[in-house]
Amino acid sequence: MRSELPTLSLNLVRGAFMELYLTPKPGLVDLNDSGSHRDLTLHRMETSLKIVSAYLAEVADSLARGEELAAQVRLGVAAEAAMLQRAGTNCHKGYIFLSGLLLCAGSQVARRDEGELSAAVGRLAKRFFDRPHPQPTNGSRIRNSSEAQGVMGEALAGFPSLFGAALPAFRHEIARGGNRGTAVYAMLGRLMATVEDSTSLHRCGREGLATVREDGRKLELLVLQRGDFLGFLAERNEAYISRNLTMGGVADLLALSFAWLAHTGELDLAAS
Ligand SMILES: CC(C)(COP(=O)(O)OP(=O)(O)OC[C@H]1O[C@@H](n2cnc3c(N)ncnc32)[C@H](O[C@H]2O[C@H](COP(=O)(O)OP(=O)(O)OP(=O)(O)O)[C@@H](O)[C@H]2O)[C@@H]1O)[C@@H](O)C(=O)NCCC(=O)NCCS
Ligand SMILES: Nc1ncnc2[nH]cnc12
Repeated sequence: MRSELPTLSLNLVRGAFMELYLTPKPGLVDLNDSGSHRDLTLHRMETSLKIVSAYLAEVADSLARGEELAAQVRLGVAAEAAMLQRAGTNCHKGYIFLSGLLLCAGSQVARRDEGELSAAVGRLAKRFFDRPHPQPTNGSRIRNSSEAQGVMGEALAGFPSLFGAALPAFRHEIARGGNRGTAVYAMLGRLMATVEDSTSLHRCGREGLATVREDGRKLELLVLQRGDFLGFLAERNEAYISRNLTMGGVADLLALSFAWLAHTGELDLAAS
């Protein structure tokens, strides 16, 4: 897939914008409000995405030069620091990692094969997490208490939430006669129902994660039955704000899913 990496890096930026603008999304920043993120605004997240965009172009260049994983990790660390300094937020910390890892994995597989790509993600993640890491982070605290493996578990397993949950949910909804509008929410529902989101756990403990999962299952059912799923999500947004609940991991994985579907052409096909 080496020749596709510059295009993939652009699609990874596109995916993050699509995630940001998808409205409503309970607890998350969207076009209506900042959800449970009092420190964030739409504008601040857009500023952060400029940094993500420059970073992904640099990672693609670094891979084209044949540089080692250590070089791409340095770019990720620098992008995290730039985001904090220039946008005053860590809102795309997870996405900097996930999107960078997918690009790196793309450089290791000969063709666009999701099984091979997933295996390459897992191998790279093993090398990445074999090195010492900054501690403590919210995610490491959750990992140490054995509540969930968060982003680390997701990466080591080769992005099961992308390849085994979100993409099949989108494709199944299209195959049964749905459209891009319904398939996107089927995908969000599946992610909410399945992701081990360490940000939900960090903010609201096990009960918070259980709420997100239950809402994901309800969303999937509403999409299936063509109920008022947008009304449901708007109502849940108010409930999440009242509890300070959010789902940053789900947001990042949704962005990654948008990006991959844009890259394969399925997103545009589903809109036609
Ligand atoms: C390896 C690192 C990414 C560090 O990971 P770690 O787990 O140690 O640290 P976290 O601080 O928890 O960051 C991980 C972020 O990943 C997202 N996430 C959570 N669960 C999952 C999941 N199951 N699957 C995938 N992704 C997941 C999540 O990101 C989103 O939430 C962020 C906001 O969360 P938080 O910081 O906790 O913020 P608040 O709730 O506001 O907390 P407080 O202010 O109250 O404290 C937001 O960023 C979303 O994107 C997790 O936050 C990394 O440190 C690393 O090494 N990076 C540099 C290397 C790199 O990126 N290289 C790339 C090239 S390979
Ligand atoms: N839309 C969003 N709101 C809050 N945090 C996020 N992290 C990634 N996307 C996000």
